Amino acid sequence: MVVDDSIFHNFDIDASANSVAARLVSSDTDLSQRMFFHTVDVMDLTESLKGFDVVFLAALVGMDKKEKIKVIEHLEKHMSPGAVLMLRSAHGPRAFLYPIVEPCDLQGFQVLSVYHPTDEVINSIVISRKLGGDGINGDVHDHIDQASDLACNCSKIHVIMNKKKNIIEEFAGEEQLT
Ligand SMILES: C[S@@+](CC[C@H](N)C(=O)[O-])C[C@H]1O[C@@H](n2cnc3c(N)ncnc32)[C@H](O)[C@@H]1O
Repeated sequence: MVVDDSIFHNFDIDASANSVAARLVSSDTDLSQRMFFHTVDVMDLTESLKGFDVVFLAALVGMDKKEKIKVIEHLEKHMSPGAVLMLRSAHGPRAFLYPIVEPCDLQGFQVLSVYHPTDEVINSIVISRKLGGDGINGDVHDHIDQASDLACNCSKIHVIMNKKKNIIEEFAGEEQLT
């Protein structure tokens, strides 16, 4: 991957998010010429997804776990074998802000790396590769087993976070009634 002459296609469902992003990069003549902005729902992208070596998925594309998994399944269906998916996840109490994506949620992908920052950066990063490309299927099951081990604690934390979210929603509901 050569970032210096890579071309970036940015897809956002919200036109105003695209125009803010386009303004942000406009001062960099080189980069802005390699950035293209498309206002579209990622769930409507099919064939065009096959053309990308790397897909970056933002944290809030899929506001909860169920929606997020639908997006991941859609990407798995349409990305090219061997292409890389980099997505943002969360860890521990940061699950209040962003959905947690666990390695076991990435069906059809080989999880390469999971990084949970311990500083002020909020999002974790999960890097994976769509299965089916040349020479990458050999020890997939080992990776998936290792990844599932990694996932165990996240699952427990997720259950706790979901319970807390429900309690907060109940409080909010009670406040509206009073
Ligand atoms: C947290 S922001 C991402 C900000 C920034 N692009 C990043 O990754 O750091 C999430 C963005 O995803 C967009 N989004 C949410 N659902 C989407 C979908 N189904 N298709 C395309 N964009 C979507 C929102 O409009 C919002 O601009």
